[in-house]
Amino acid sequence: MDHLKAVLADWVEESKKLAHHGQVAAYIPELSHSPHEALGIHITSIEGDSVSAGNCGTLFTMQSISKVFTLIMALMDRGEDAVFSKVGKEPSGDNFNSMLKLELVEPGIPFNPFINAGAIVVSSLIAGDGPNDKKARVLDFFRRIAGNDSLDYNHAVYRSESDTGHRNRSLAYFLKENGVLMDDVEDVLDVYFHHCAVEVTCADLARMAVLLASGGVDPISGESLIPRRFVQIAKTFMITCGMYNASGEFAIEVGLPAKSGVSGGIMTIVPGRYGIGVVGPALNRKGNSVAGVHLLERLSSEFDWSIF
Ligand SMILES: NC(=O)CC[C@H](N)C(=O)O
Repeated sequence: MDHLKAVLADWVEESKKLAHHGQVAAYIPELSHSPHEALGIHITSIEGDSVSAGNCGTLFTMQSISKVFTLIMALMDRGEDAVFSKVGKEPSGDNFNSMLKLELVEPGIPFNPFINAGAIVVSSLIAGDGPNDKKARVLDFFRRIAGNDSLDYNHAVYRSESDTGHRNRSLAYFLKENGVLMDDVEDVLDVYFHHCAVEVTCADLARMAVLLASGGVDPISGESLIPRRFVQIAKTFMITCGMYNASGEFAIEVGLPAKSGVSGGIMTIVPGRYGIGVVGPALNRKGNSVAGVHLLERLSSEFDWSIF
Protein backbone atom coordinates (compact mmCIF):
# COMPACT_ATOMS: atom_id res chain seq x y z
CA MET A 1 0.00 0.00 0.00
CA ASP A 2 3.03 2.24 -0.16
CA HIS A 3 1.81 3.89 -3.37
CA LEU A 4 -1.34 4.94 -1.48
CA LYS A 5 0.52 6.06 1.62
CA ALA A 6 2.71 8.29 -0.52
CA VAL A 7 -0.15 10.39 -1.88
CA LEU A 8 -3.23 9.99 0.29
CA ALA A 9 -2.72 12.81 2.80
CA ASP A 10 -1.96 15.37 0.06
CA TRP A 11 -4.87 14.31 -2.11
CA VAL A 12 -7.28 14.49 0.84
CA GLU A 13 -6.14 18.05 1.52
CA GLU A 14 -6.71 18.98 -2.14
CA SER A 15 -10.16 17.38 -2.36
CA LYS A 16 -11.14 18.95 0.94
CA LYS A 17 -11.05 22.35 -0.74
CA LEU A 18 -14.14 21.35 -2.70
CA ALA A 19 -16.27 20.94 0.42
CA HIS A 20 -17.39 24.56 0.29
CA HIS A 21 -19.29 23.75 -2.93
CA GLY A 22 -21.56 21.44 -0.94
CA GLN A 23 -24.04 21.60 1.89
CA VAL A 24 -24.50 19.48 4.98
CA ALA A 25 -27.87 17.69 5.05
CA ALA A 26 -30.24 19.55 7.33
CA TYR A 27 -33.58 17.80 6.73
CA ILE A 28 -32.57 15.53 9.61
CA PRO A 29 -31.91 18.40 12.07
CA GLU A 30 -29.26 16.57 14.06
CA LEU A 31 -27.12 16.10 10.92
CA SER A 32 -26.83 19.86 10.47
CA HIS A 33 -24.14 19.86 13.21
CA SER A 34 -21.82 17.67 11.07
CA PRO A 35 -18.38 19.14 10.35
CA HIS A 36 -18.83 20.85 6.99
CA GLU A 37 -15.15 20.99 6.02
CA ALA A 38 -14.20 17.47 7.10
CA LEU A 39 -12.85 14.81 4.75
CA GLY A 40 -11.46 11.49 5.88
CA ILE A 41 -10.64 8.18 4.25
CA HIS A 42 -9.62 4.74 5.45
CA ILE A 43 -8.54 1.97 3.06
CA THR A 44 -8.20 -1.62 4.26
CA SER A 45 -6.64 -4.22 2.01
CA ILE A 46 -7.84 -7.78 1.79
CA GLU A 47 -4.55 -8.79 3.42
CA GLY A 48 -5.49 -6.67 6.45
CA ASP A 49 -3.19 -3.65 5.90
CA SER A 50 -4.63 -0.19 6.35
CA VAL A 51 -3.94 3.38 5.37
CA SER A 52 -5.93 6.43 6.39
CA ALA A 53 -5.79 10.19 5.99
CA GLY A 54 -7.65 13.36 6.85
CA ASN A 55 -10.44 13.49 9.43
CA CYS A 56 -10.76 9.73 9.64
CA GLY A 57 -11.67 9.82 13.33
CA THR A 58 -14.95 11.61 12.51
CA LEU A 59 -17.99 9.71 13.77
CA PHE A 60 -21.00 9.69 11.46
CA THR A 61 -24.19 7.72 10.99
CA MET A 62 -24.39 5.18 8.18
CA GLN A 63 -27.73 6.46 6.81
CA SER A 64 -28.28 4.91 3.37
CA ILE A 65 -25.04 2.91 3.52
CA SER A 66 -26.80 0.69 6.07
CA LYS A 67 -29.23 -0.34 3.32
CA VAL A 68 -26.53 -2.56 1.76
CA PHE A 69 -26.37 -4.67 4.88
CA THR A 70 -30.06 -4.73 5.74
CA LEU A 71 -30.64 -5.99 2.19
CA ILE A 72 -28.10 -8.74 2.84
CA MET A 73 -29.81 -9.60 6.14
CA ALA A 74 -33.23 -9.80 4.47
CA LEU A 75 -31.80 -12.03 1.73
CA MET A 76 -30.18 -14.28 4.32
CA ASP A 77 -33.38 -14.37 6.41
CA ARG A 78 -36.00 -14.78 3.68
CA GLY A 79 -34.28 -15.75 0.43
CA GLU A 80 -34.23 -14.05 -2.95
CA ASP A 81 -37.75 -14.87 -4.10
CA ALA A 82 -39.42 -13.41 -1.03
CA VAL A 83 -37.33 -10.23 -1.10
CA PHE A 84 -37.74 -9.58 -4.81
CA SER A 85 -41.47 -10.15 -4.73
CA LYS A 86 -41.61 -6.95 -2.63
CA VAL A 87 -38.87 -4.81 -4.14
CA GLY A 88 -37.54 -4.42 -7.67
CA LYS A 89 -34.07 -4.64 -9.20
CA GLU A 90 -33.96 -1.49 -11.31
CA PRO A 91 -32.56 2.00 -10.85
CA SER A 92 -35.35 4.53 -10.39
CA GLY A 93 -33.69 7.65 -11.81
CA ASP A 94 -35.52 9.63 -9.12
CA ASN A 95 -34.38 11.12 -5.83
CA PHE A 96 -33.82 8.66 -3.00
CA ASN A 97 -36.92 9.78 -1.16
CA SER A 98 -39.23 9.99 -4.17
CA MET A 99 -42.69 8.48 -4.12
CA LEU A 100 -43.48 9.32 -7.72
CA LYS A 101 -43.19 5.90 -9.30
CA LEU A 102 -44.91 4.03 -6.49
CA GLU A 103 -48.18 5.24 -7.91
CA LEU A 104 -47.23 5.61 -11.56
CA VAL A 105 -45.74 2.21 -12.31
CA GLU A 106 -47.46 -1.12 -11.67
CA PRO A 107 -47.19 -3.28 -9.54
CA GLY A 108 -46.54 -0.53 -6.96
CA ILE A 109 -43.46 -2.06 -5.38
CA PRO A 110 -40.37 0.14 -4.92
CA PHE A 111 -37.92 0.09 -7.84
CA ASN A 112 -34.94 -1.09 -5.81
CA PRO A 113 -33.82 -1.73 -2.21
CA PHE A 114 -31.66 1.42 -1.95
CA ILE A 115 -34.27 4.13 -2.46
CA ASN A 116 -36.02 4.89 0.82
CA ALA A 117 -39.27 3.15 -0.11
CA GLY A 118 -37.35 -0.02 -1.01
CA ALA A 119 -35.22 0.08 2.13
CA ILE A 120 -38.31 0.51 4.29
CA VAL A 121 -39.78 -2.64 2.74
CA VAL A 122 -36.46 -4.44 3.29
CA SER A 123 -36.54 -3.43 6.98
CA SER A 124 -39.90 -5.13 7.28
CA LEU A 125 -38.39 -8.35 5.89
CA ILE A 126 -35.65 -8.66 8.51
CA ALA A 127 -36.51 -11.61 10.74
CA GLY A 128 -37.29 -10.97 14.39
CA ASP A 129 -39.95 -11.02 17.00
CA GLY A 130 -41.03 -7.38 16.84
CA PRO A 131 -38.97 -4.21 16.33
CA ASN A 132 -36.76 -4.59 19.42
CA ASP A 133 -35.65 -8.05 18.40
CA LYS A 134 -35.02 -6.86 14.82
CA LYS A 135 -32.97 -3.89 16.03
CA ALA A 136 -30.90 -6.16 18.24
CA ARG A 137 -30.26 -8.50 15.30
CA VAL A 138 -29.26 -5.58 13.06
CA LEU A 139 -26.77 -4.25 15.61
CA ASP A 140 -25.39 -7.70 16.22
CA PHE A 141 -24.88 -8.30 12.48
CA PHE A 142 -23.32 -4.87 11.88
CA ARG A 143 -20.94 -5.36 14.82
CA ARG A 144 -19.91 -8.75 13.47
CA ILE A 145 -19.20 -7.55 9.93
CA ALA A 146 -17.38 -4.46 11.19
CA GLY A 147 -15.38 -6.51 13.69
CA ASN A 148 -16.31 -3.88 16.27
CA ASP A 149 -18.37 -4.85 19.31
CA SER A 150 -18.86 -1.25 20.35
CA LEU A 151 -20.81 -0.10 17.28
CA ASP A 152 -24.07 1.43 18.44
CA TYR A 153 -27.07 3.46 17.41
CA ASN A 154 -26.71 7.25 17.67
CA HIS A 155 -29.91 7.88 19.61
CA ALA A 156 -29.95 11.64 19.01
CA VAL A 157 -29.83 11.16 15.22
CA TYR A 158 -32.43 8.40 15.44
CA ARG A 159 -34.74 10.62 17.49
CA SER A 160 -34.19 13.60 15.20
CA GLU A 161 -35.10 11.60 12.09
CA SER A 162 -38.00 9.84 13.75
CA ASP A 163 -39.44 13.18 14.89
CA THR A 164 -39.17 14.80 11.46
CA GLY A 165 -39.33 11.92 8.97
CA HIS A 166 -42.76 12.75 7.62
CA ARG A 167 -41.86 11.90 4.08
CA ASN A 168 -40.56 8.44 4.98
CA ARG A 169 -43.67 7.99 7.10
CA SER A 170 -45.87 8.83 4.14
CA LEU A 171 -43.91 6.44 1.90
CA ALA A 172 -44.45 3.70 4.45
CA TYR A 173 -48.18 4.36 4.73
CA PHE A 174 -48.44 4.34 0.95
CA LEU A 175 -46.69 0.96 0.84
CA LYS A 176 -49.02 -0.32 3.54
CA GLU A 177 -52.02 0.85 1.55
CA ASN A 178 -50.61 -0.95 -1.53
CA GLY A 179 -50.33 -4.18 0.46
CA VAL A 180 -46.53 -4.24 0.09
CA LEU A 181 -45.87 -3.57 3.76
CA MET A 182 -47.64 -6.01 6.07
CA ASP A 183 -46.32 -4.94 9.48
CA ASP A 184 -47.27 -1.97 11.61
CA VAL A 185 -45.86 1.16 9.95
CA GLU A 186 -44.35 2.63 13.12
CA ASP A 187 -42.67 -0.67 13.97
CA VAL A 188 -41.07 -0.84 10.52
CA LEU A 189 -39.93 2.78 10.65
CA ASP A 190 -38.47 2.22 14.11
CA VAL A 191 -36.17 -0.42 12.60
CA TYR A 192 -35.45 1.68 9.48
CA PHE A 193 -34.59 4.91 11.34
CA HIS A 194 -32.42 2.95 13.76
CA HIS A 195 -30.36 1.16 11.13
CA CYS A 196 -29.78 4.51 9.38
CA ALA A 197 -28.47 5.83 12.72
CA VAL A 198 -25.73 3.24 13.32
CA GLU A 199 -22.66 5.31 14.09
CA VAL A 200 -19.31 4.44 12.50
CA THR A 201 -15.90 5.75 11.51
CA CYS A 202 -14.27 5.38 8.10
CA ALA A 203 -12.29 2.44 9.51
CA ASP A 204 -15.55 0.60 10.35
CA LEU A 205 -16.89 1.22 6.85
CA ALA A 206 -13.64 0.04 5.29
CA ARG A 207 -13.77 -3.14 7.33
CA MET A 208 -17.38 -3.81 6.30
CA ALA A 209 -16.43 -3.07 2.70
CA VAL A 210 -13.46 -5.40 2.63
CA LEU A 211 -15.85 -8.21 3.45
CA LEU A 212 -17.71 -7.42 0.24
CA ALA A 213 -14.41 -7.07 -1.64
CA SER A 214 -13.55 -10.60 -0.59
CA GLY A 215 -16.88 -12.14 -1.60
CA GLY A 216 -18.29 -12.45 1.93
CA VAL A 217 -15.35 -14.18 3.60
CA ASP A 218 -13.84 -12.27 6.51
CA PRO A 219 -10.27 -11.86 5.27
CA ILE A 220 -8.94 -11.74 8.83
CA SER A 221 -10.70 -14.72 10.41
CA GLY A 222 -11.32 -16.67 7.18
CA GLU A 223 -14.94 -17.13 8.28
CA SER A 224 -17.69 -16.91 5.65
CA LEU A 225 -20.10 -14.27 6.97
CA ILE A 226 -22.22 -13.60 3.88
CA PRO A 227 -23.11 -16.04 1.08
CA ARG A 228 -21.24 -15.12 -2.10
CA ARG A 229 -24.45 -14.84 -4.12
CA PHE A 230 -25.81 -12.15 -1.79
CA VAL A 231 -22.54 -10.22 -1.94
CA GLN A 232 -22.87 -10.35 -5.72
CA ILE A 233 -26.43 -8.97 -5.54
CA ALA A 234 -25.39 -6.20 -3.13
CA LYS A 235 -22.42 -5.18 -5.31
CA THR A 236 -24.62 -5.06 -8.39
CA PHE A 237 -27.09 -2.72 -6.68
CA MET A 238 -24.13 -0.62 -5.50
CA ILE A 239 -23.11 -0.14 -9.14
CA THR A 240 -26.60 0.54 -10.50
CA CYS A 241 -28.21 2.44 -7.59
CA GLY A 242 -25.57 3.01 -4.88
CA MET A 243 -24.97 6.71 -5.53
CA TYR A 244 -28.68 7.53 -5.97
CA ASN A 245 -29.44 9.07 -9.35
CA ALA A 246 -25.76 9.91 -9.84
CA SER A 247 -24.88 6.20 -10.09
CA GLY A 248 -24.28 6.28 -13.85
CA GLU A 249 -21.90 9.20 -13.60
CA PHE A 250 -20.06 7.59 -10.67
CA ALA A 251 -19.77 4.33 -12.65
CA ILE A 252 -18.14 6.24 -15.50
CA GLU A 253 -15.85 8.43 -13.38
CA VAL A 254 -14.92 5.95 -10.63
CA GLY A 255 -16.17 2.57 -11.83
CA LEU A 256 -16.47 0.87 -8.44
CA PRO A 257 -19.42 -0.53 -6.47
CA ALA A 258 -20.26 2.12 -3.87
CA LYS A 259 -22.96 3.29 -1.49
CA SER A 260 -23.38 6.78 -0.13
CA GLY A 261 -25.42 8.25 2.71
CA VAL A 262 -26.72 11.72 3.55
CA SER A 263 -24.35 12.03 6.50
CA GLY A 264 -21.58 12.26 3.87
CA GLY A 265 -20.28 8.71 4.11
CA ILE A 266 -19.31 6.64 1.09
CA MET A 267 -18.45 2.95 1.27
CA THR A 268 -16.74 1.55 -1.80
CA ILE A 269 -14.72 -1.49 -2.78
CA VAL A 270 -12.01 -2.42 -5.21
CA PRO A 271 -13.07 -6.04 -5.75
CA GLY A 272 -10.54 -8.58 -4.51
CA ARG A 273 -8.29 -5.80 -3.18
CA TYR A 274 -9.63 -3.03 -0.92
CA GLY A 275 -12.51 -1.91 1.25
CA ILE A 276 -12.78 1.87 1.51
CA GLY A 277 -14.63 4.17 3.90
CA VAL A 278 -14.89 7.90 3.21
CA VAL A 279 -16.59 10.73 5.09
CA GLY A 280 -17.15 14.27 3.87
CA PRO A 281 -20.44 15.72 5.16
CA ALA A 282 -20.84 18.52 2.58
CA LEU A 283 -23.09 17.08 -0.13
CA ASN A 284 -23.74 17.90 -3.78
CA ARG A 285 -27.25 18.35 -5.17
CA LYS A 286 -27.73 14.61 -5.62
CA GLY A 287 -26.89 13.97 -1.97
CA ASN A 288 -23.33 12.61 -2.35
CA SER A 289 -20.20 13.92 -0.60
CA VAL A 290 -18.64 16.52 -2.91
CA ALA A 291 -15.09 16.15 -1.63
CA GLY A 292 -15.44 12.40 -1.15
CA VAL A 293 -16.52 11.79 -4.74
CA HIS A 294 -13.69 14.02 -5.99
CA LEU A 295 -11.12 12.05 -3.97
CA LEU A 296 -12.42 8.70 -5.22
CA GLU A 297 -12.39 9.91 -8.83
CA ARG A 298 -8.76 10.85 -8.47
CA LEU A 299 -7.73 7.61 -6.75
CA SER A 300 -9.56 5.48 -9.29
CA SER A 301 -8.18 7.25 -12.33
CA GLU A 302 -4.59 7.44 -11.03
CA PHE A 303 -4.51 3.80 -9.90
CA ASP A 304 -6.74 2.41 -12.66
CA TRP A 305 -9.32 0.93 -10.27
CA SER A 306 -12.37 0.99 -12.53
CA ILE A 307 -13.88 -2.47 -12.97
CA PHE A 308 -15.07 -1.52 -16.46
N1 LIG B 1 -29.92 9.09 1.47
C1 LIG B 1 -29.91 8.71 2.71
O1 LIG B 1 -28.89 8.49 3.33
C2 LIG B 1 -31.26 8.63 3.28
C3 LIG B 1 -31.32 7.97 4.62
C4 LIG B 1 -32.12 8.77 5.60
N2 LIG B 1 -32.20 8.10 6.86
C5 LIG B 1 -33.55 9.00 5.04
O2 LIG B 1 -34.34 8.14 5.14
O3 LIG B 1 -33.86 10.02 4.52
